[in-house]
Amino acid sequence: MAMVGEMWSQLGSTMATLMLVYTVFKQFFPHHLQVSFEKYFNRIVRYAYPYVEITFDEFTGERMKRSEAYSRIKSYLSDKSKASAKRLKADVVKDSQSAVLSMDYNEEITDEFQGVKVWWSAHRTLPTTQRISWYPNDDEKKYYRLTVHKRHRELITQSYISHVMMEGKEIETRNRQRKLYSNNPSQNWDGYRSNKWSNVLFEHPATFDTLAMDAKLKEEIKNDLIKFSKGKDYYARIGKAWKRGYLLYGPPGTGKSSMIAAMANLLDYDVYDLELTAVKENTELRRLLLDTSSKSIIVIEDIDCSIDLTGQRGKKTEKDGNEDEPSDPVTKRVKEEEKKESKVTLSGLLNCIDGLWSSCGGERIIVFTTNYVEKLDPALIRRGRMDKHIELPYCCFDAFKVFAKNYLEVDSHSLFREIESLLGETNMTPADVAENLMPKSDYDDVETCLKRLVEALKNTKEEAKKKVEDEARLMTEKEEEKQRQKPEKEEKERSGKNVKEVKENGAAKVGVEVKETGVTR
Ligand SMILES: Nc1ncnc2c1ncn2[C@@H]1O[C@H](COP(=O)(O)OP(=O)(O)OP(=O)(O)O)[C@@H](O)[C@H]1O
Ligand SMILES: [Mg+2]
Repeated sequence: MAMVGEMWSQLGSTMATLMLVYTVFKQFFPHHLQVSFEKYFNRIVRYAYPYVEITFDEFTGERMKRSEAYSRIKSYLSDKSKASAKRLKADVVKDSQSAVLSMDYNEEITDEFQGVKVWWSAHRTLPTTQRISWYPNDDEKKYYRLTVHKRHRELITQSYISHVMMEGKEIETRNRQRKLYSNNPSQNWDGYRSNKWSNVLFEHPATFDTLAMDAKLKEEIKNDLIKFSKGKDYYARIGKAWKRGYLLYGPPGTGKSSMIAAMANLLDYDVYDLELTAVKENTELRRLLLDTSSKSIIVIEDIDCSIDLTGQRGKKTEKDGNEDEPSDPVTKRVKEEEKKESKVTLSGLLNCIDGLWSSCGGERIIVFTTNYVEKLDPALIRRGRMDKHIELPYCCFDAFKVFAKNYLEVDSHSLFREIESLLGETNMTPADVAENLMPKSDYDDVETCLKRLVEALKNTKEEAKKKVEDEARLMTEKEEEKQRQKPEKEEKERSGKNVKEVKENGAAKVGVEVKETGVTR
């Protein structure tokens, strides 16, 4: 290894002599003397060893948060190692066109800064025992080690490390591939469940240009997002964590998920799709959120189905009790974990999105979506948590025009007027409008598609009208039935009353008679 060789040649005979002394001592002196000698020997070696070692772990803070320094060093070294490292790891990037290389574990490379030589090495320690674990602190540990001569300590700590961080950040931005992360429970190759985020490349094509909605509202949302992304100093000045919450609500198929994709594409952010029903407890939720990167959108879809207002989950995760018992212990343990009742609470969620924990790492957008905004606890969506409430309604004429432009490449047509008036009279989701406008074959021209939409709108209008009429008829029938039953009911009540009166009178009479009889006696 190049580094070890160079270091030993620089250390010269000092270390060799020390080692020789140590070996001789071990051979000729009794054990109790060896112990105290070893202590002093280590001190001497440390004194004689002219290098400083700095370690950069992958996780910081009790392994709760991924270290930004680690990933920047990784990017920095990926550039350096291309030229000198013998063993490299390759991550394939977009469209399988090119690969980002990084140095492999236990590989070493040298770097030079202002004429000073430094050595970098990549390490990984694997857990010694195999245990089922939900938490990253039981997993493998990765770190980089920087070695430099003592006399350059100041230059390295004061200038070189910041130089590495800056260059690393630049390379990171250059090679950045946006990802879509998901926390769905998964089983890896050895049957152990992992609670970490799994990811795929984020390649959703939706943008604000393809989003069909009210033009003014669209502009307002875009400005809001851009202002947020540039607001680092502003947020620091007003003393608020650099994060923003959006609540998207509206009927199914109105573009909530599409808007999230458009937001991510506009700001160039990663997306973390958080499946709350797969999170076991508040601490796990906190770990997941801490393990998100900055410049990201954290999404909880259908929040009304994920958590109920008492703080317990809406969806049951329990399995049927009569399932076949697995024989192997690993699968059995995994099944047992799955059956455990979830303990994610509303307050746990609020704490994560808004409490002190939320300030760990900035530039994050949190998005909740729901079809039933009225079902949500006001505490969950109050301003400060969900700063912007956006309703995505049924398709309006503005939204239709976006579809017509994108799907059919037309800005105007003689049928537009009719469509505008029909959209004003009936409710159709953007998803349905889009489906009707989409050409179904090569023979479908603009006219055909627009006519199909007109037809569909007329049918929807007709159906809605029929539904209203049916409901009105049902109401009338119910009312009539009530009216019909009224005299009978009254009659029944009257006769019931009479019987009661007769009984009471009869009882009273008997009482009187008894009394009278008593008196007479
Ligand atoms: N406003 C919109 N602009 C552009 N496309 C839309 C819009 N709304 C719906 N669509 C189209 O309809 C499909 C469904 O939309 P999307 O998944 O965004 O709806 P959603 O509101 O998230 O629905 P759900 O409440 O069921 O999750 C998308 O594939 C998209 O092509
Ligand atoms: Mg959706």
